[in-house]
Parts: sequence; C-alpha cells; structure tokens
Amino acid sequence: MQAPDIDDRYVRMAVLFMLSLALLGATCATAIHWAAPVHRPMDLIVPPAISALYIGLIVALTRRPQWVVGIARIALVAGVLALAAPSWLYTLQATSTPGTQLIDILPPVSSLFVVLLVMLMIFVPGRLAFLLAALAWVMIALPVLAHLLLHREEMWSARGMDLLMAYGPASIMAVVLLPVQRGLAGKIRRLATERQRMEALLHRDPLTGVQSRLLGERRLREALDADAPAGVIMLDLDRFKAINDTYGHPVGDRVLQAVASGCEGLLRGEECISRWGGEEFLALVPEVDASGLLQVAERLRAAIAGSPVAPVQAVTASFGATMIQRGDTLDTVLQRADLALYRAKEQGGNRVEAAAS
Ligand SMILES: Nc1nc2c(ncn2[C@@H]2O[C@H](COP(=O)(O)OP(=O)(O)OP(=O)(O)O)[C@@H](O)[C@H]2O)c(=O)[nH]1
Repeated sequence: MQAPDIDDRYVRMAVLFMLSLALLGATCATAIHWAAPVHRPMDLIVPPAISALYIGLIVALTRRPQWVVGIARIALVAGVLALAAPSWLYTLQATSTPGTQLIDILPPVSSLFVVLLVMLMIFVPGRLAFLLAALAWVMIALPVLAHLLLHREEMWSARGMDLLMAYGPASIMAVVLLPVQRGLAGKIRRLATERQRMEALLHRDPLTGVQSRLLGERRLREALDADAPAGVIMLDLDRFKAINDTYGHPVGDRVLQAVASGCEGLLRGEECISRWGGEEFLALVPEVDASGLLQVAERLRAAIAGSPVAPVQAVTASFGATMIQRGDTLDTVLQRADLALYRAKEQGGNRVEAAAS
C-alpha cells in the first residue's frame, strides 16, 4: 500500500499522540477492571493486552519513525478488534440476561469508534478505507445499533441516543467528509507541483537553458543587498545580426546555445550567467575584486573567441565589467556595465572594458 503523502513529522507526532492516548485509556480500563468487584474474563484480558501492544508500538515508532504508516495500521486493526469485542460480548450479555441493559454495561467507547474511522480514512489509501470502515462498522456499531432498535426504552435514554448518534450520523460524517478533505489535499499537492514546474520554467531561458533574466535580476538584487564584494559582467555577441543573416536563424540559435553553455561551464561556485535579452548575457560574480572580475571576463571572452560554432567562422563577444558599489541599485550597476560594454563595442568588439568607477 502507498503511504499517504502528508508531512512526515506531523503524521509521526499525530500517531504518537494517538498511541499514547490509547495506551492511557487502555491502562485506565485495566486498572478500573482490576479494581471492580466483578471480574469478567474479557475485561481482564483485552485492556492489558491492548496496553502491552500499544507500549510495543510506541517503542517501535520512536526507534523506527519510518515505519509510521505500518505502525498506525497495526494500531487500527488492534483498535477495531478491541472495540468489536466489548460490542458483541456486552450486547449478547444484555440480550441474554433479563434485567441487564446494554446502556448500563457497555464501556464508554463510542467516541473511540469515530476516532478509529477518522484514522482509517487518513492511513488507509483509496477504496480499501471505505471497505475497512464498513467492516469496522459491522463489527463494532451494528450489534449495538441492532440491540438499541430492538429495545426502544434503552434507545430513547440519554446514553442510548448518544450511542445512536456516534454509531450513526457521526460515523457517516467522518466517512463522507474525510475523503473530500483528502481530495482537496491532493488538489493542493498537484497545484504546488505545478507551481514548482512553472517557476522552474520561468527561471530558465528556454533556448539556451541558462538562467532567465527574471532569476538573474533576483540574484543581482540579492547581491546588491548582501554586504559582500561582487561584480557583474555584461556580454553581447558581436555582429550577431550578420550571423543570422548569413547562416539563418537556426544557426544563430545554435551559436547562442554554444556561447551560453560554454560560459556556464567556465563559471565556478556561486558565479552564474543569465540570458538578458536577444544576444546579450549577464554574469554575476560574487566574492571577487576588480582585477579578479576582469580575469573572469577575459576568460569568457577568450573561450567564446576560441570556440567557433560551425559553419560560422568566428564568434566573438564584447564585455563590460563593473564591481557592485555601495549604494548601487539594479539600474545604476546595469547602466555602468552597459556603458563599459558600449565602449568595448566602439573599439571594435571582442574585448573587455572595465567600467569607470
Ligand atoms: N537566432 C536568433 N537570433 C536572435 C535571437 N534573439 C535576437 N536575435 C537576433 O540578434 C540580432 C541582434 O542584432 P543587433 O542588435 O543589431 O546586434 P549585432 O548584430 O550583434 O550588432 P553589435 O551588437 O553592434 O555587434 C537581431 O538580428 C535579432 O533578430 C534569438 O533568440 N535567436
């Protein structure tokens, strides 16, 4: 069976809480039955046996948290059996012993039945949950309800009405409403996955596969906010229009892809490159000084110029590099890088220019 996809830690806490409560209930029942003047064999066996089992399950859960779903299911099966035994036994006793009323002798376990159904709906996947809920209802609720319907004076008593509500409408509500909640939870999970997918798409440039401008701007803002040295390099392919015009757009696309992946491959650690527009890219270089930044730019320039993309004979790019300065905004730092890039273009391209500080 597939484990439900809910937050693991929360589920473990909930199961531990449920087991502890059940243990407390079973221990109290054990003490009460031992102290009672009349000892029925079942009262002396079921509560201590359940207590021992739940102690074992709590120990197992603390040692092997990853077993949580299996442990919860064992607890559920034990719970069904522990609730079914008194239901049948006390009903038979009340029916067969004149003067004995079921509402007087049945232990106060009807609310536990509703809790059991809720846990079933949470921990058992798909249709099996409904099947088990129906089985639990037949094993636990049916004998009590049948007895009450056949003994109207018991049914109309306060305890009788309480049992009727718990084993009737309250149980049905749990079985009907929880799958609705489960469906909504599934929908929320699907939406979250879809959102992650959309975000991933927004963060990648579809043609080159490097970071999108959106993510690039976000990283640049983070660098502006951080109190650490960093620099940016704006690069623009030289005479790219001519490449498109001569060899066609598909070749131009291949050049962009080759340049992007080549540059990305040369960057290290936290350094990153984003496609800024058409044939323009922006590299962000954290933890660098001015001369280190120029070295990175020079490395990129040489790599592009040294790796022609067939059939294009020569691919080169111009670079404008600037350090991020105190008080810079996105606009001011980009403007400085742009001006430096413009100077590199003016001087014939295939060169790196540092921004005037
Ligand atoms: N193949 C291809 N071409 C693109 C893409 N985006 C923009 N371009 C082209 O890039 C060219 C940019 O031309 P320009 O701005 O004149 O730049 P340039 O020819 O490189 O000139 P300089 O920058 O001055 O060297 C245009 O022809 C655009 O159509 C793209 O995704 N794929």
